[in-house]
Amino acid sequence: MGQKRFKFGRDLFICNDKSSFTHQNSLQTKIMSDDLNGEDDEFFDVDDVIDSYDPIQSSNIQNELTKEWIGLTRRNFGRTKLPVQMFDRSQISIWSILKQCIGKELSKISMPIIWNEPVSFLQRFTENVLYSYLLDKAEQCDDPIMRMQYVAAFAVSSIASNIDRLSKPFNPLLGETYEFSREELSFRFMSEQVCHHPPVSAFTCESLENRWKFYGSILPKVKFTVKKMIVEPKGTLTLELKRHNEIYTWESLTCTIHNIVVGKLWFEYHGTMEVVNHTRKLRAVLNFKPYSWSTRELHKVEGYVYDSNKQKVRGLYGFWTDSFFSIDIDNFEAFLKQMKKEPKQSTKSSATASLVADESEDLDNEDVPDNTNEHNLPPNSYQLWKIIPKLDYSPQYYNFNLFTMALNELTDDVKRQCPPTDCRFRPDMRKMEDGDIDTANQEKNRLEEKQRAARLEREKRKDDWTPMWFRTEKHSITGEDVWCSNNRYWQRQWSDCPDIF
Ligand SMILES: CC(C)CCC[C@@H](C)[C@H]1CC[C@H]2[C@@H]3CC=C4C[C@@H](O)CC[C@]4(C)[C@H]3CC[C@]12C
Repeated sequence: MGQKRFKFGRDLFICNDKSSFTHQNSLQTKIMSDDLNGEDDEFFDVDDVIDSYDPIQSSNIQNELTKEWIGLTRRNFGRTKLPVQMFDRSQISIWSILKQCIGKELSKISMPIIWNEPVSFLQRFTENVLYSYLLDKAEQCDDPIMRMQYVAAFAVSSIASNIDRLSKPFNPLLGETYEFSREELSFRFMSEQVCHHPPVSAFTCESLENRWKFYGSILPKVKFTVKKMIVEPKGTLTLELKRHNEIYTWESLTCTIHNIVVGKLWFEYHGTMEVVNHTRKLRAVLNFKPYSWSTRELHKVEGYVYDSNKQKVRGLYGFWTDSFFSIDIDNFEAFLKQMKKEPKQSTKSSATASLVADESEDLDNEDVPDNTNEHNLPPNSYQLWKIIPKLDYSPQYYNFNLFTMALNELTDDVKRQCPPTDCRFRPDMRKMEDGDIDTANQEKNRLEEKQRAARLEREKRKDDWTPMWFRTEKHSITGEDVWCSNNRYWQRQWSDCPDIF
C-alpha cells in the first residue's frame, strides 16, 4: 500500500490508507482530505494541507487537523523566549523549604525566588484559555451533544500547559491584575486578585463577537503529606454560550506533586470532572486516571457524555498532555475491554534512569513514569483537541510553551494601555525574569511589607478591601456566591487604581 508522509513542525505524519494516518508517536487519527491519498511516498508541506482543507465541503469539520489549531501553532504571541534561562536547582533541597510549609496556606508560604517561575498565578490562569477556539467551535455546532464534546475538550485542554511545570508561580498581591488581549485574537481575558487570605483569583474571558463568556475564580488549597503535595483548587468555572442560551459549569481538578522529599518531582491530575450543561441537562463526566502501575499509563482521561435521560451517548478519551477524542459508544466499550485484556508493555524512558529510587514498593518514591502514550483508536472516532507541539528549548525555560513565554513581556502597548496594577509592572518578577535573583528577593520582601502595611492601615480605618473589577453575585444555577466582572475594566479608567508595587 502506498504511504504518504507529511511533516508538521517536528512531527512526521505517515498516511497509511485512505482514511487514517499515523502520527510519529503512533496516535491514530483521521483525516478526510483526499489530497493525502493516492501516490506513493511523497512529502507534503503543511501549507498544502491547509489549502486543501475546506470546512464547508467536509461534513465532519471536527475530523481534521483544524485550521484554528494550525493557526495557533504558528502564531507568535510576542517574544518566543525569556530574557535568561532558568537557574540550576539541582543543588537545592526543596524539602528543607517545604517542611516549614506543612499546614500553611499557599499564599503564606514564602519560598526563595529560585523555586519560582516568572509568571504570577493570574498569568498562569490565562493559560487556561489558550485553546478558546474550541469554545468558538462549540458555539458553531447546532447539535447540543457536539457542543458538549467541544466544551469538555476545552476543559481538558485548559490544564494542558501544566505539563512538566514544576515551579511556583508568584502569589499575586491583593489588587494585582492581568489582562491578555491581542488585536488578532477573538477574545479578551482579564483577572484580578480579589482576596489575599485565602488567595482568590477571579478571571473573566469573553469572545469579542459575544458568542460566549467564560468566568470563575480559583482558590488553590494545598495539603502536604510526607511525600507529596496535593493541590485542590476550589471554585466553579462557568461558561455561557450566548446564542444557545446555555450555561455550563465545572470545577478545577485536584493535582498531586510527587517526590517532594527525594527523587524527581512529577505531577498528575486525578479525580472526576463533571461538565454540566444546566440548560439541557446534559453532562460529560471525565475520569482523570491516576498513574497506574499495571498499565504504566499516565495522564489518561476517560469519560462519557450523558443525555438528559442519563444514557451514555458518546465516549470521550485521551490524554490531557496530548490529545482528546470522541468515540461512539459501542466501539468505545469494546475498545476499553480490549485495553484491559492487553495491558501495555512496560517501557521506561531514559530520563528516568538517573532518578533516586527508594527501597519501598511505594509508587511515590518510584521513578517518574514514562509518558509516551501509545494507543490505537477504534473506528468512528475523531479528534476534538490536540496539544500544540512542545518547543525544543522549553526545558531551559521552566517548560513554558510559546504562549506562556509571551505572558510577562513588557511591550510598549502594555506600558501605554494597562493599569499600574498589572503583573507585568511587578518589579520582583521583572528582576527575576532578567536573572537578578538578589534584587528580586529584596523587591519581593519590600512588596510584601508594603502589602502588610496597607492592610494594617485599612484595619485601623476599619476599611474593607473592595476589588476594582469584580463583584460577588449569586450564581443563577448553583446559588453560590461567585465572582463576576463588573464590566468596567475595558473602559480603561485607571485613576482609582491602588498603588501596590
Ligand atoms: C517547589 C516546588 C515543589 C513547588 C512547585 C509547586 C507547583 C508545581 C504547584 C504550586 C501551586 C500549583 C497550582 C495551583 C492551582 C492550580 C489551578 C488548577 O486549575 C490547575 C493546577 C494549578 C495551576 C496548580 C499547578 C501546580 C502548582 C503550580
